[in-house]
Amino acid sequence: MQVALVGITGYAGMVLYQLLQNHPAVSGINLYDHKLTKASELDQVVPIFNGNQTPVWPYDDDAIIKDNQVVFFATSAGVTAKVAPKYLAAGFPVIDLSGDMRLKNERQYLKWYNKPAAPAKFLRQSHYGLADLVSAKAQTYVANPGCYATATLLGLAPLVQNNLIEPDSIIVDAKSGTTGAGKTPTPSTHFTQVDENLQIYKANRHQHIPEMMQALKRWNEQIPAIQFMTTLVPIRRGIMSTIYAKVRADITEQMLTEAFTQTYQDKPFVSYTGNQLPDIKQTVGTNQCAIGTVYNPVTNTVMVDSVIDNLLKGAAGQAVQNFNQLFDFKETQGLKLQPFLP
Ligand SMILES: NC(=O)C1=CN([C@@H]2O[C@H](COP(=O)(O)OP(=O)(O)OC[C@H]3O[C@@H](n4cnc5c(N)ncnc54)[C@H](OP(=O)(O)O)[C@@H]3O)[C@@H](O)[C@H]2O)C=CC1
Ligand SMILES: CC(=O)N[C@@H](CCC(=O)OP(=O)(O)O)C(=O)O
Repeated sequence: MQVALVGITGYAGMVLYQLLQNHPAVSGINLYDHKLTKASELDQVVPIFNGNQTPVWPYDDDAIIKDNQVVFFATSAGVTAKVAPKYLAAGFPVIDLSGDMRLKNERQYLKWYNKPAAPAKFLRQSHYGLADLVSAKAQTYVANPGCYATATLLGLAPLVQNNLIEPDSIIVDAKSGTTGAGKTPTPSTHFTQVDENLQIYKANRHQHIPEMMQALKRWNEQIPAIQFMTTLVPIRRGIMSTIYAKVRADITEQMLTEAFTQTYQDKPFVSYTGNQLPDIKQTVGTNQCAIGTVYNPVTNTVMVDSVIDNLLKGAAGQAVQNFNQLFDFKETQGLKLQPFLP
């Protein structure tokens, strides 16, 4: 299959390119970049791909649709809100790693991303591809979930779908490495500021809050809100989402663990580790989400520890998982990855 990739100069795009190069169903990859006016060689555009002279083409929707069977967008917010209607109108398959087509409500997108949304008619047609819980098979436009949203929703799903917790008691303390912020340095991602430091950011205004609420409400309409906080930690890759919730009066610890076991027993990319709490390094380099839980009878609180690699399960890995589902390939194809060691 011939695939297109837009965003090769970004972190998620680079990692996605590496995955697609090793995917058995991918026969060719056309790379496109919006800044080019004529074709260039990859190692001229992204020097880290030293010696790779694959052409990178100027961005052109018509050429993408004519010369490929699917396109991956690993682009900044605001790009696909503009171009998605063209692909949807043509019925051309898209896997979009950005947040542009995740929210169904135009006003919510404007509020949380501070950019104009795609028209509601097109937002309604996109599929929210939380790949471990819903299949993208035969969809046209897949909105790949956000990195924090992936770790947090996979950690919450067994509790919320089975109505095991008090709906208004969810508190999430999520931590991310710096690659989550993309390649463009800012004062808070500068080495001097990140190293030996922890920084809480976007307090109560993180753009994944509406995305998570949209999914949680679908699972259980009683969830009124979540308290969600994000911290930048001095690592390159990885997210740990630490989730707390009050357990409902009639629910036992065994019922909690059974819900996690049942939800994830057939899922190749989610490992439920029970009381063995996973750390970030277990998943970095892989498409896995590892989830552990601990129940505290004193406070009647369950703590869920959900970890992922933000660039794989949180972006490029889940995009390939969605690609496999979309075209009915084996779900694990191209994703048999080992954690980075030591
Ligand atoms: N990093 C992560 O862990 C995750 C990222 N995401 C999302 O995936 C997307 C990519 O993230 P990431 O790789 O980190 O971001 P980067 O900032 O590292 O890269 C952004 C990419 O978008 C391209 N781009 C910017 N503006 C345009 C435009 N107008 N038209 C076409 N391409 C454009 C850039 O090209 P150029 O360099 O030429 O400007 C670059 O290739 C973002 O939407 C991000 O929110 C989602 C989950 C996790
Ligand atoms: C560390 C860091 O800054 N992480 C980014 C990750 C968000 C992201 O990439 O998601 P979208 O696709 O929804 O923009 C953030 O918190 O905004």
